[in-house]
Amino acid sequence: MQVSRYSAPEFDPYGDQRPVEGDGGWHAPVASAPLSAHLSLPGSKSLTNRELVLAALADGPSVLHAPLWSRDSDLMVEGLRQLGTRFERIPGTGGFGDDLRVIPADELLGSTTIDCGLAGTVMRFLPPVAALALGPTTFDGDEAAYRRPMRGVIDGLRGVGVDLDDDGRGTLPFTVHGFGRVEGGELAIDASASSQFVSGLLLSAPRFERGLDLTHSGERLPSLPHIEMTIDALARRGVAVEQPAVGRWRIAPGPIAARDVDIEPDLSNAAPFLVGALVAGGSVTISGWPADTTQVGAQLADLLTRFGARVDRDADRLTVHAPPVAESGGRGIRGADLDLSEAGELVPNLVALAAFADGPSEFTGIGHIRHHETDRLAALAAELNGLGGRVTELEDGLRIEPAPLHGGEWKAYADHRMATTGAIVGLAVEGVVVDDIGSTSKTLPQFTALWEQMLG
Ligand SMILES: O=C(O)C1=C[C@@H](OP(=O)(O)O)[C@@H](O)[C@H](O)C1
Ligand SMILES: C=C(OP(=O)(O)O)C(=O)O
Repeated sequence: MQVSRYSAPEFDPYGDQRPVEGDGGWHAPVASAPLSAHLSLPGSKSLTNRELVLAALADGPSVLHAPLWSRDSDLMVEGLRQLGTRFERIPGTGGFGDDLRVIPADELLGSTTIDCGLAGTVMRFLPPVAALALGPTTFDGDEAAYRRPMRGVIDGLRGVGVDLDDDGRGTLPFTVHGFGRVEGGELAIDASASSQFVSGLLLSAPRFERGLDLTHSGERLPSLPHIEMTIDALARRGVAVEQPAVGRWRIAPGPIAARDVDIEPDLSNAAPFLVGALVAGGSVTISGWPADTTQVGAQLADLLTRFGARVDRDADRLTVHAPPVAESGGRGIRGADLDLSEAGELVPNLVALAAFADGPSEFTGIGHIRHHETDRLAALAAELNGLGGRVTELEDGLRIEPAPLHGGEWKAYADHRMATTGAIVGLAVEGVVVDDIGSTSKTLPQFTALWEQMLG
């Protein structure tokens, strides 16, 4: 059995909500009645980890209200702390742990090794920060992290004058030799494997001596909303990002403003619960849904409609209702053909939904999710087909044909979204056992507690 490596460095924000792990795996509960759940969710991983980096590079202290406390955010805090950033926990208002005051270092210092775990945001956002520090910083991570592409970061930093040691494979581990300054200037990188290459460079770019004029040289650029999120977070701290052409971003050197910021709930982590409403029947309401956001999870409102859901908004609540039961007695979920290149992180949970539709679905534009926590296209096909499903891998996507499913082991591959996908399947199929539900601590340590709350 594969169990994700995790020990919180100095915090224990989870209390008794730590996810259940054990040799026997987690027996996914079956929904015995239609759902009628109201839930609140912890903060967004993508917003928390951007704001942590920007706060650490800012011109004064910032407070993050209702940040995410999870493995990925702990790793980001710990990495920034090792470079000299100071953190103070202050009593929280969000219901999921403390708020956090971030006090930038007078001078960033390297001579350390940073553990990136399996966090894409840590491995792609922190090397440019380490380049601004004085002294060498080695970046390492989980075994699975060695398979995640880092070429855009390695070549990108070299291209703006940073000295870096690596073994030529274009992955972790590697060492950034920081000299306390980065020249910056014009740079072209291929970000078709991950938008995080672009986001990571943009976040530190205002501190580069010549700023940054960055061009994406590859054919495709995935996860555009995440780049928009980076640009928006910079703008709110007084940094203008010019976009003179598609795939080109320009940032002038200058200060990053200190700022107190409210972190929105993680809308991508709303996906398993909202999809759960369609699979189990009934409805699920998420409160704290922002009216205006850069989070890609906001697309769930439209995406789930494509599968037949009815979606209501009432003030800050979003409710997803299952479609009416079909004449055949089926769930009434429709199949959908979707280009999900913008929303790769939603794919695993949507594949579970498509498996219960009354017709086939095809998801395309998602070749890059082979480089997420695991090869998600291969993992989704293997796990669903292992339970009797009919999923075919395409070069850049998946075709999902509904088929009767049976129980069995569901492997998470240390991937939080594979784990939650197994939980969704288990809502409707007796005997699904997720081998590593603890992997949900990557972004949602409260997953099992919230899942039980959803089931009433
Ligand atoms: O910048 C971010 O916060 C993220 C960007 C996306 O990465 P990719 O562009 O590698 O898909 C997304 O899938 C990931 O979950 C979070
Ligand atoms: C791809 C994901 O994570 P990461 O930030 O590690 O890339 C994800 O959360 O789906």
